[in-house]
Amino acid sequence: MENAWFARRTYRSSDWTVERLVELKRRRRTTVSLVIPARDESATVGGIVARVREELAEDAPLLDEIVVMDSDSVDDTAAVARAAGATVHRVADVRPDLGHHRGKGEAMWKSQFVTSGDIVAFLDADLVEWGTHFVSGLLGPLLTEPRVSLVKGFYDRVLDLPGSPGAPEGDASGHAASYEGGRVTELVARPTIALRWPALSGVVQPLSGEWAVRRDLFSQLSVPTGYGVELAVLVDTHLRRGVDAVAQVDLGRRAHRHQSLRDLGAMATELLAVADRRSGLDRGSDRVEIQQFGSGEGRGRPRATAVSVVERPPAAEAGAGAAPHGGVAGDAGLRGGLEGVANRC
Ligand SMILES: O=c1ccn([C@@H]2O[C@H](COP(=O)(O)OP(=O)(O)O[C@H]3O[C@H](CO)[C@@H](O)[C@H](O)[C@H]3O)[C@@H](O)[C@H]2O)c(=O)[nH]1
Ligand SMILES: O=C(O)[C@H](O)COP(=O)(O)O
Repeated sequence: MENAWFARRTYRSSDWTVERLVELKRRRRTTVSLVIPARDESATVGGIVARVREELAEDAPLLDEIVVMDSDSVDDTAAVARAAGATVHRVADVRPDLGHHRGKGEAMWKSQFVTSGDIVAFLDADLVEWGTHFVSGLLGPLLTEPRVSLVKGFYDRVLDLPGSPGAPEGDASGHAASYEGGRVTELVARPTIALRWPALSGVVQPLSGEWAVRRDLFSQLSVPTGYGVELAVLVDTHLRRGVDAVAQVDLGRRAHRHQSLRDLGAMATELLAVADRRSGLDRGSDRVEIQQFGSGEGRGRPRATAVSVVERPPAAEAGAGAAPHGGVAGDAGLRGGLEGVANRC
């Protein structure tokens, strides 16, 4: 069945040049913050920050700040990101009065208190195949369509695990990757959307970590502290502003570091908790215990994993600091970001 939303709201990153985006941004007096949540990403975060800084802040003034949210890293993520030109905040140090939770969603939620752009764009820190159009490409619909509030990136998802099937191409060593990536997307997110919110079934990558949102919307949303953040923001945007508030942009092909199947089981649990809550099925608990089982020597041995399904209330309700151009955001946000970029020029 043809999806009318898909036809109306699907774009390609090549629909806008960076120069055109800079002009649109200037005319609309819009500011843009890039936020990169990162936990133990010292291997990749430096290269990612350096490239976006060079191409989207120095060569073209598209980003007003580049902020890395250091999410309880135990490696050199913060130092590497700072050296590459980002403003770095330790998530636990941002608004300590609000407490601290572990997780990606917590890093994104707290980023609202230390940034000030009218548009907030997110980029994962573990990318190994990507381009700066993963950021610039998200901005076109937001700068041209007033009704659009959330833009999701989509791409072919590479699964680069030993022995993965259906290889589209191999490297010189004979090692081959396939387009079978996005296992939680295919097995949990897409079926859940089809069952509960079919209006969103034209979204190609509902869990993509590359997305951009208007601050005035994001600050009104509850935000799961873990991996449920993408599904929650997508569904809540649809429920609050209608499906045409969502757009998507083709970004080509993406490869990232994969998590183990058992870790993805925890992620899947977080997504199902998000879906339950938005379907009136809240269990009233912020913790779910899943049983997973060993294999080989440990076959059948149960291992309980506690999965946190905490959600943060809308940042707009969190008091001083949530305002886009005041409090903590004004002090450590835009200005800090520009200094971070300028210091390296
Ligand atoms: O506690 C955490 C965990 C992860 N991250 C960062 O979040 C990004 C994505 O995390 P990752 O573990 O690589 O997630 P994926 O397995 O890639 O999960 C996919 O699916 C998730 C669930 O929707 C999305 O949040 C991800 O962006 C998307 O890439 C990376 O920069 C991480 O460093 C944090 O900041 N804090
Ligand atoms: O988006 C997803 O479905 C998860 O991040 C898993 O992705 P992967 O199967 O490519 O590791």
